[in-house]
Amino acid sequence: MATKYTIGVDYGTQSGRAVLVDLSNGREVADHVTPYPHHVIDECLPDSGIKLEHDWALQHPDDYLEVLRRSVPAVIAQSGIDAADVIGIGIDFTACTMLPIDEQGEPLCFSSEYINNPHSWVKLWKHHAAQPEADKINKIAAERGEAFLPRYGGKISSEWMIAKIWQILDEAPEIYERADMFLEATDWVISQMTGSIVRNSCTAGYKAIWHKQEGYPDKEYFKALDPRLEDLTETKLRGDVISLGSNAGGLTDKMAEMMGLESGIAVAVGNVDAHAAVPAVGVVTPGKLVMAMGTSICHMLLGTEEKQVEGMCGVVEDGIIPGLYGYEAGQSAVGDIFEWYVEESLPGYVKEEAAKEGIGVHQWLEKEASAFKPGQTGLLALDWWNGNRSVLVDTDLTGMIIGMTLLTKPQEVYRTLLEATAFGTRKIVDAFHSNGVTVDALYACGGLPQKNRLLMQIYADVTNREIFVADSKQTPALGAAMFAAVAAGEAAGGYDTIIDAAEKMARVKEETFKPIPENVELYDRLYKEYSKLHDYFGRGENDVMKRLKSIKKSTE
Ligand SMILES: Nc1ncnc2c1ncn2[C@@H]1O[C@H](COP(=O)(O)OP(=O)(O)O)[C@@H](O)[C@H]1O
Ligand SMILES: O=C(CO)[C@@H](O)[C@@H](O)COP(=O)(O)O
Repeated sequence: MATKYTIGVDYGTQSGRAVLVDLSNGREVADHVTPYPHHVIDECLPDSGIKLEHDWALQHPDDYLEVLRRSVPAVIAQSGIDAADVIGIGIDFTACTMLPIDEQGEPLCFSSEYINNPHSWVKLWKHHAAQPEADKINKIAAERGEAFLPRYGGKISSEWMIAKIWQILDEAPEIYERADMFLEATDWVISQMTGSIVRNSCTAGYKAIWHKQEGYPDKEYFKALDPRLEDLTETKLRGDVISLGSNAGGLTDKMAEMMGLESGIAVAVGNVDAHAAVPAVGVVTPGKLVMAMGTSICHMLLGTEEKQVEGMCGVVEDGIIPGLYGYEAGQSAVGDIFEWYVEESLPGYVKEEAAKEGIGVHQWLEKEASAFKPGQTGLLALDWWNGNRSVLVDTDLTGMIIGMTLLTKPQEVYRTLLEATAFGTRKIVDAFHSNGVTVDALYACGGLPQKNRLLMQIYADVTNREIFVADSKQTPALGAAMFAAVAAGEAAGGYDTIIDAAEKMARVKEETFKPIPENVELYDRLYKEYSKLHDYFGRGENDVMKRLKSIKKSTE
């Protein structure tokens, strides 16, 4: 049989990227990025200029189709392959990124009647204006002793589906009423490709409080939130929830023509970016923690049982790999902390030194910071520059560095910040491991592992675990392409399971980062100190960070 291919499309925050993948070995044959024409809409609506409030973040649904219009034909052209050899397409998306649609599946923001109402647009994952609703969701769930709460580490986020829907109901009841359904954008794009709507088990589970056995929370809970929400799950959240890797339907003639593909090819059910990356680094069994490392870190882990772990974002059966429980946790700032330091706090002489040596500032700092042994800087930091999204789940916490002297150098501060984020990851590793969800090895993908070797060695030393690094430029997109191969099935030239696909298509680099025993020992001592500070400032013994915030607020 001629070589077969699938296409994975990774929908990020700023752009979408299509990758054409060879199914025999997972080789990424061609890729193409389409920046979203309307960008992230966080100040005012396009055309009308209607102003958005603080903490809003919207997107334009047509930007997602634009990615298909431009990037899919581009990868076919670039690769020179015959489009007839593409047997499937899959996508992964940011989440919860959601929108209201009408009975025809059209986004409400496409209609002239609603275009000027910001609530008719796509709410992006980082739309944070539904916090008052999220607070009530959590308070009422805790009061009622709702069984779902521990599955989400004790807190439902304002980024997720129910908070966003409730904000629409609170602030734009006419949009709530008019919406036939609320849908994850990943499911909407799939519905555009197939002509029918199905929901995927990943976003339903992690973002919409759906459980494979128990379904959504019961009507009484929704009624307690707001009587108008009582029937939400059987009306506007209705629809089958389908396991990852399922075929959501064949590609319609219209979409096939638009993208230059054959009609009828398999379209995999929607997926989430970090989750799709897991099989793409070959992880299809428990014990291996996958870290998508960039501006922040998403931690993904598989287990055979549903366990409760402090601060996790969620545990969902079939949420990552069908047949297993998928666990997700995260750190809300990692690369962003290093960027803050470089952009906002670095003396000019470092930039000059780096320029003289013809290297980037990060590279200079990494080189200089590598000269220190663990503990040699005398510094320690708490990595809460963007709050804490791991075991403490508290956005009001802030960062700190202790141990500064008149001799402290920028490279020492930089190293301390790298270490602080590694300690943050160790908290997550320990929380899982001590609750019976074993972590034996780490797998890293995303931009950071390619950029900073010192960072990766520190993570190996601090967690005392070997780290395998993805050998793929576009790990989530490769994962989406692998799920497309499963949706197509072996008979069509794909694979019958994601495990088979991972065996043939997933890759990690040969070189790994192994813990260095003497560093492990030193970091154990530093981690004890980190943990003391973590609990002292994070668990209520000293709420100075919150008091400072409130004093600051009182001065505004
Ligand atoms: N050499 C480096 N060492 C550490 N961090 C870096 C380095 N270069 C860039 N960064 C940080 O990496 C982050 C970008 O990571 P990347 O994975 O490319 O992006 P994203 O999370 O948006 O996908 C930024 O926060 C940036 O500050
Ligand atoms: O929340 C999730 C996954 O659960 C992500 O989609 C969201 O944080 C966006 O991540 P990226 O900015 O695309 O790395």
